[in-house]
Amino acid sequence: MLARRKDEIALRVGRPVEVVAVSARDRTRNRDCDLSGVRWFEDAVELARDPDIDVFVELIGGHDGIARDAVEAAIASGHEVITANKALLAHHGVSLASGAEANGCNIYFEAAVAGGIPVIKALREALLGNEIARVSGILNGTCNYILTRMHEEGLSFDACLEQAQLLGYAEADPTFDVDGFDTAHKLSLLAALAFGVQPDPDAIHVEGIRSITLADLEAADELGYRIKLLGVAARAGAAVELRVHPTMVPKHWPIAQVSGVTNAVAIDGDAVALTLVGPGAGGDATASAVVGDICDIAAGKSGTPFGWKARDLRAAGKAAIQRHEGGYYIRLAAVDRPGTAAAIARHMAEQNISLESIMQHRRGRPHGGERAESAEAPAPVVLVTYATTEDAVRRAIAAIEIDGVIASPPQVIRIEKD
Ligand SMILES: NC(=O)C1=CN([C@@H]2O[C@H](COP(=O)(O)OP(=O)(O)OC[C@H]3O[C@@H](n4cnc5c(N)ncnc54)[C@H](OP(=O)(O)O)[C@@H]3O)[C@@H](O)[C@H]2O)C=CC1
Ligand SMILES: N[C@@H](CCO)C(=O)O
Repeated sequence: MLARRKDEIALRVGRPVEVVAVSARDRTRNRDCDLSGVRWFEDAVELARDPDIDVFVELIGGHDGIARDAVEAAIASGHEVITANKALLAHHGVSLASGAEANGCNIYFEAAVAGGIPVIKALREALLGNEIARVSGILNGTCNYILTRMHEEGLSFDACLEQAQLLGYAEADPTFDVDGFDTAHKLSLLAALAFGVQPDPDAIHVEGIRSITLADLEAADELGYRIKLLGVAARAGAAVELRVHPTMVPKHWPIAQVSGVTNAVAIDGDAVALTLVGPGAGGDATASAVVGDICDIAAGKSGTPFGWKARDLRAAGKAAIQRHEGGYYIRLAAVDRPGTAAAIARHMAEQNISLESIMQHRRGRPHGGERAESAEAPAPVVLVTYATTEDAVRRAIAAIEIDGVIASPPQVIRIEKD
């Protein structure tokens, strides 16, 4: 991209941008670009310290090890830093930002959140006049790709994940994607920009998509919803509620229609509410964001990494998911014997949970596809509740489990409604 757009970039930012040095693991690998005349470094830390560079771009990954060492070395040398590494910033953002301020440089990380969507710039600059109430969205391309292909093509979770890896969407360790941690890392950065809280993955309630089955995707469809892995950061009095989990969203909501590797970030400000949609992962999306940051630096822009001085960022505090209020989808494998339905209904009523709908299918149909082998096999029952609390749902389920009327742990998915 830098080579292709060389002349126009130089014209627009006021000076040429040149790649002068590079480091990777394998010097012999074909990089599909001309690196003749570019200095090669075996050691990325040495490159980061090189006095002849202005900007160090870290695209290695990992919150510790070589990526962290190299970024710290670049900052200590007073170099501007660009990174796509949300894990690094989520874990060490405050200390790296303090170091950058002390050394008169900055850290840019547009590629770290939502790939090609310029959401960092939007929150750090364009929306500064707004008081933000909530930032939420689909922040992981791999998960959205998996959920979309499972739903639309009935493919298995494993097959979809393998494809996402082949396409270059997934993290080196894809558990970060599917278990929700990558979304949490990104959410912690958005929360820092929007609310002035320190990036802290431990302050976020995190659930991933591993437990979502074709049965859930089909049931959601029948009920008028789509299942998405959402990250939500919302002002809650003086605190900020931070959570990542699979969520059922009404089919007619724009976010429900965001499919494949596409990401979407909804920002609710007091002056404007908007949703940014775009490619969330992959080479082009990431390059677009990185080159945008390079151009900002070349054009002489400055500022602080999170749009606040590092010392002004306050602790986020741990989200209390038990206090979450909303509708719930609960799928139970109900044991086929008299009294099961009554027991389930009683435990729900004891917790003041009102049911909006109850859906029961013939055993093994249609959710899961397979037919049951015996009359005693559990029957899938899907309950949809009106607004209630997480606490109440957990208590009702615990009582149902103690009664022995379900054959396996229930599936619980939070619902966002109009
Ligand atoms: N994949 C995506 O769509 C996106 C990824 N990111 C982030 O970008 C970062 C990289 O991800 P991704 O490109 O997928 O990962 P890859 O594993 O594909 O690439 C990692 C790169 O780092 C190089 N590298 C690894 N170890 C070293 C080392 N010790 N010294 C120098 N170079 C090294 C590798 O070299 P070599 O090529 O020789 O193996 C490779 O070029 C991560 O932080 C990720 O979260 C952000 C947005 C999107
Ligand atoms: N693994 C990440 C890359 C982009 O940050 C994703 O799938 O969204």
